[in-house]
Amino acid sequence: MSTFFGAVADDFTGATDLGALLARSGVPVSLRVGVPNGEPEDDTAPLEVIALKCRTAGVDEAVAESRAALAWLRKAGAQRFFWKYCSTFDSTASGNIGPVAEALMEDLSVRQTIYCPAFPENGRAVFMGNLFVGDQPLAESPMRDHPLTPMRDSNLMRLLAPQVTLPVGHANRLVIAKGSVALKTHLDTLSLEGVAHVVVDAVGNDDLHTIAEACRDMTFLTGGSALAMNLPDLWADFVTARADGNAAVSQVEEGPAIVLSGSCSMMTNRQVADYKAKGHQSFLLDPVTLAENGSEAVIAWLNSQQTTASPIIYATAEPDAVRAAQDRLGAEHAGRVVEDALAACAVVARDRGVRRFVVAGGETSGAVTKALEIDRLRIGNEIAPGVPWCYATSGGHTVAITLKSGNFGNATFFTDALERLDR
Ligand SMILES: Nc1ncnc2c1ncn2[C@@H]1O[C@H](COP(=O)(O)OP(=O)(O)O)[C@@H](O)[C@H]1O
Ligand SMILES: O=C(O)[C@@H](O)C(=O)COP(=O)(O)O
Repeated sequence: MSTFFGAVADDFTGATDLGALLARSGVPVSLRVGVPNGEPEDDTAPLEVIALKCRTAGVDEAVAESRAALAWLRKAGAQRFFWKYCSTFDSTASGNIGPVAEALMEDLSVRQTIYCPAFPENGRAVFMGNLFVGDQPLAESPMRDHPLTPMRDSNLMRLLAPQVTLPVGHANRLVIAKGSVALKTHLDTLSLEGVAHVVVDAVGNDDLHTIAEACRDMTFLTGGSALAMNLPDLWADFVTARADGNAAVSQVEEGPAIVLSGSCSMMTNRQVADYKAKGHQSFLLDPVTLAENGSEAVIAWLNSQQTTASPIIYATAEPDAVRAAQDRLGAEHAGRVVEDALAACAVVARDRGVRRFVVAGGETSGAVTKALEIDRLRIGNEIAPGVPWCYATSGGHTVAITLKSGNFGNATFFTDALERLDR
């Protein structure tokens, strides 16, 4: 099957989110973890997504990995490209959203791209260049206290400008309201003025449709998963393979389950509390203890549990506790010891027969997926918007795994996930 669309995602939850929204079109999607070794083979899908773990990596590393992913996608035959980042525009002050976009633009010889992280089904809207999370501007939302990428400005042009070398512009909601032709004209005008990076407003799904229509012929787009959702339908002339209207794989996967949570988002805090309140055995990881004593205690605890009881291991904590751990260890070290511990637990759990993994947090998902040596994910049905069950091979076993973005799902997500796995 020849590839038409190739996407690079900056984290693993983001990649499965994108995979799920593309799969809604019914066009087959393939999700690869990391840049594949070797040349593309005959098994490529019309829509290919490569998951990287580069959101918080150094700029040089993120750029190099993304370029390698792009090169692989081009070899697979892709003609349209997408850079997927978080619907809350998570990035450090220096990157990596802008630097990766500019590097990929250079490799593809394109003069202009757009930036639209809006995801209305999950309450993310861009209005007059400002990103909203529900009713709150990004910088007043809980993203203000993210452990690794605290977002302290809501204005996307201001966030992007220091990350790029070429001019940043804007297509506001009034332009979008005039329709796709008006947007296209506006983008062309900006391009003549030398504007390479255009933040585009979108409040609802209709806006995203207008944007997709206007930009369907652009070689390279950047944004959240919802921007990409409408593209496969608009490319019907090029993307013909469909799986009876639903590309999501439906698969029976039984066996014990575990919940591993390293996200500290407000929603994940609620999800952990809900799951514990339902009586599941739980182990709270403390970064300072992990830094001093390693993962032995949690692994001993895990080995003492009946895995059939679907236990939860979590480091999820409120902002004050996260800050206290970071003050002691530094943000990066605190994050890493937690990720390492959860990754080690995933391997122990798998070796004890666990076959269903619910993982919360983007960086956490990257660490767990890598430890499980998963190199490809088949996208299954969505549990919540942007959070599908996925199927993979790990250690010679088929496993079901869901990678939940910190902010996605409702309070009962963990039990919803276990109940809604096709069985
Ligand atoms: N109690 C804690 N103190 C400090 N850092 C933590 C704590 N718990 C988790 N972390 C780290 O916070 C980061 C959360 O990021 P991530 O997994 O991407 O979640 P999200 O999807 O909510 O952004 C991870 O690096 C994780 O290891
Ligand atoms: O776009 C989104 O919000 C998600 O797909 C995403 O990238 C999630 O990142 P995390 O919140 O770090 O899991």
